[in-house]
Amino acid sequence: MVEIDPFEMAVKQLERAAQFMDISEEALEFLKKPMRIVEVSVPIEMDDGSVKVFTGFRVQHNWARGPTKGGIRWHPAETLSTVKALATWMTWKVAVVDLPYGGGKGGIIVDPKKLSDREKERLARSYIRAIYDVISPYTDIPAPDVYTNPQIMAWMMDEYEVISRRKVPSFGIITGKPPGVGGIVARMDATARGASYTVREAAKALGMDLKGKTIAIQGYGNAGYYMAKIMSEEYGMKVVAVSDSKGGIYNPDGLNADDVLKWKREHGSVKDFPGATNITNEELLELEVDVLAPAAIEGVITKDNADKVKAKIVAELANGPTTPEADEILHEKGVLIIPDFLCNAGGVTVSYFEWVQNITGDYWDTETTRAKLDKKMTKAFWDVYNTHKEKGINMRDAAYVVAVQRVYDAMKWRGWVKK
Ligand SMILES: NC(=O)C1=CN([C@@H]2O[C@H](COP(=O)(O)OP(=O)(O)OC[C@H]3O[C@@H](n4cnc5c(N)ncnc54)[C@H](OP(=O)(O)O)[C@@H]3O)[C@@H](O)[C@H]2O)C=CC1
Ligand SMILES: O=C(O)CCC(=O)C(=O)O
Repeated sequence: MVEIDPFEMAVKQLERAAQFMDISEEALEFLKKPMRIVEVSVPIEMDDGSVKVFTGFRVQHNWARGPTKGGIRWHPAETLSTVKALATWMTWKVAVVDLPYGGGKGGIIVDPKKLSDREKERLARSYIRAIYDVISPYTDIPAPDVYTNPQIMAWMMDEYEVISRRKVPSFGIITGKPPGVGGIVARMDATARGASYTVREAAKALGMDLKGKTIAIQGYGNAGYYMAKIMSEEYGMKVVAVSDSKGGIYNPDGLNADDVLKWKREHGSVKDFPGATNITNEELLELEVDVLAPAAIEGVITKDNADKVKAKIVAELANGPTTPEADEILHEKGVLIIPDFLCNAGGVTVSYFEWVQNITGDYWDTETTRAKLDKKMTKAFWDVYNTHKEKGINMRDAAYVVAVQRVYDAMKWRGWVKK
């Protein structure tokens, strides 16, 4: 699905945005490379008594603005290039919402659907033992991402405590934990909720009333399911299509988010949901809808299908769903893209709130957390949108200009680059 290597794509996006900024060549070269790349062997005992060794990564792209932060993915198609790209995008993500963090990401090449719960726990613990020396509540703070979840975060946090022999502030080693072991209730739907605020603001910018408008969502995991639920229940939008790795479903009269989730849990996929027509993931992207929300994997909107996208707003909940060639095509068609590292920054923003609570011991209620998230996301949206209008550049370039400038300034203050 991905047309170009993900890390090449991340570098290409940076180089392109640099044309619209006054940034030195030395700073640009610095930003094109992660500051630290760790590759580890992650051995575990399988339930049948055999030992399997998985390959894991942790990449810390840039820590000029603070400790690195970013999720851990467990995916059979994980590559070092993907993790490097995702760590780079994290640097821009935390900068665009102005969090005191740098960007990082981790991954293990594994198909978690083939592991038992006991094997998953051993894998989580073994990975923490392998990367222990490069993480801490004050240097690099992981979190969930594709195919990892609060339970896995809890095992990882527990292993960290076992090794460090400390209770405080070990909660702050990882975010996205279950509530009750230092987690924050508002993290579960934070990525989608943050995205919903950016869609709300984008609709304002376009003079569009979201009520009754249609949305198609690719991916029905954490980001996709909550996006369906929030946009239908809180904004009155009609969710006409959703999908997962096995395929998608379409119903022009709208789908109920919870009924689809129940069906997926019982049948292993959204496919064959009663009353809906099965469609492919490719068809979903080309539907006649007002908002399209890719919320699964990278590289799905390419030069081959961008021209067929009919949505007025593309809300990128997934990281890297649109290739640079597709970007230009969408921009020329007048589609308003809410770029990934802006659109999906709600997850890491609430992770930041969780970490602040863990290291200060001051815990807030859900309403307070959501109000703070709304403020952060709304400001970030308008910082980017206004840059897009003022400079006459597309939304992705504008998001880069805002974020890269903040990281560049921090690098200059630290004396890492002279100009
Ligand atoms: N969760 C978070 O806080 C954040 C997530 N993101 C990004 O959002 C995206 C989704 O993450 P998240 O929801 O957490 O992940 P989950 O693991 O919860 O869900 C992933 C979803 O994507 C589907 N999927 C996997 N491969 C494909 C494919 N080839 N085609 C279509 N669908 C596919 C999965 O299908 P199936 O159910 O069949 O396995 C699943 O429904 C990722 O790009 C992630 O990096 C970004 C910021 C924060
Ligand atoms: O919650 C976090 O710290 C990071 C989430 C993440 O990996 C992402 O935003 O892509």
